[in-house]
Amino acid sequence: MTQSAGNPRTLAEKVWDDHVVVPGEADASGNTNPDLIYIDLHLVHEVTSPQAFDGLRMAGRKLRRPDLTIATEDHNVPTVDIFSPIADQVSALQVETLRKNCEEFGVRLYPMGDAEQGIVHVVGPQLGLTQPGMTVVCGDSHTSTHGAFGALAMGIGTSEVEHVMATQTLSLRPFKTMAITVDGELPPGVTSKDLILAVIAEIGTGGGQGHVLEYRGPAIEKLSMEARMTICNMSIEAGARAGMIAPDEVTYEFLKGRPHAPTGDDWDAAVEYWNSLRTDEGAVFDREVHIDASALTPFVTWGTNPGQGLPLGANVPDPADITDETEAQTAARALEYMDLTPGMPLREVKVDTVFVGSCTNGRIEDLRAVAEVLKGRKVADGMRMLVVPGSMKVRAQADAEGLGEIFEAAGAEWRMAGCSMCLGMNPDQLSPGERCASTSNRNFEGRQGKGGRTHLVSPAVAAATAVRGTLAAPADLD
Ligand SMILES: CC(C)[C@H](C(=O)O)[C@@H](O)C(=O)O
Ligand code: SF4
Repeated sequence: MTQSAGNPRTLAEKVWDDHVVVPGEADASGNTNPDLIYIDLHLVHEVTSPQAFDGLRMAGRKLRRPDLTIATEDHNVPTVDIFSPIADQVSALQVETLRKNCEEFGVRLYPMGDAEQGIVHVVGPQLGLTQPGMTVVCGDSHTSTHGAFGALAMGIGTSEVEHVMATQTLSLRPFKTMAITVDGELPPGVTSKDLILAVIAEIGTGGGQGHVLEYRGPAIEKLSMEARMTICNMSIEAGARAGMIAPDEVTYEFLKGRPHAPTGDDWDAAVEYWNSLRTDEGAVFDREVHIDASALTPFVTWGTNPGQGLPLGANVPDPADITDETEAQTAARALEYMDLTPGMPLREVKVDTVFVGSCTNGRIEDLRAVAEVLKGRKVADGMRMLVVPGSMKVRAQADAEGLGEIFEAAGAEWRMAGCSMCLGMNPDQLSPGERCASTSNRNFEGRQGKGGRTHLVSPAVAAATAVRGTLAAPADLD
């Protein structure tokens, strides 16, 4: 994808070009070899790091740049009591291994119970570690979240994690670029989660394959950093390598004053550079998609992949109406797993569990949206509602704003920070047959627990659903 400097370039191309250590030469048969790219920030969690550390140990290597590496405990963390040892043996071992490795290799770690601990993709931005123009990697697919700052942020595999640990570089093949221009303005009650679910429904779970997506246009410019992170987070669910948004005043406002943000003259110089990263006039994308924000309504998924979504006002689709045979079969299989009848209004789907949290929607703004709906209301009889902050800092802020009290008064469980019910790696899980409205990013079979059924929704829809007991938006409540 690299174009020579001088030509109009996209945001992704500029960040890439500024990080090439060794360009990939074309070989005899004309194939271009990968570029060697410098990595500015390496985020680490307990699930994908053990073999990488083992590899380093076996090769007798040190960590190349411990100062550019940061670790946190998230996936295996029990969110009820974060201050006691983990009961589950597998989880306890994974977390213990991370602690030993970080100690041995000199990596800063935010362990369970620490004031800065949380989901890796919440912690990086919170500390001001994630900055515009950076290359950011982590052994985790939702690393795309950090692209909201105008960073090129990618999920990598465990062998690549080891490579970055050893060299602070990565061999990367060029990728294609896609512009997703969002015109108009999101109507009241419609959030960035609805927007990204609509984008994935439109382009499909494979639609972004091989591409770095750049979200732009008036509707994107109006979004807060939290909302932008929600969008970039789910780029991976469209199959993309990464998602990005050009840095602007909203970005700088969020970053300024954070612990790792530049200060004084360094800040001014950084802003000048960051401003130069915007996609140039006339830069060409490999693909362009246009979305009209003003036409969107709250969106929910009905199936078992994030692309199987519809407006909340729609009915459960009928596979018989789908012309593409494979798609029709996939839909039929999904409806069977989800135990849904074609033609049924989505608003009538009964839900027994609501999960608010994850690296998609576990930030302060998400919790405020939930509290706004829950204030003065109660969750439906028999409803289990978990509200899980993305980090302990988010929890502290929510408590300072009185949100925790609102959740508990409404009958929700107000938890400690972790990945929680986003995936079944800790005690927060669905039982077989349970149906959950979830603010997370994946609705795969068994994702939230074996036999559990997931509907992906925004925080506002999650809260309204908890109150009404069926999929609902705040406007549906009296
Ligand atoms: C456990 C981890 C490797 C995984 C990922 O890569 O995304 C997880 O975070 C997820 O969301 O499924
Ligand atoms: S919150 Fe969910 S999506 Fe995010 S890192 Fe954790 S498991 Fe993955």
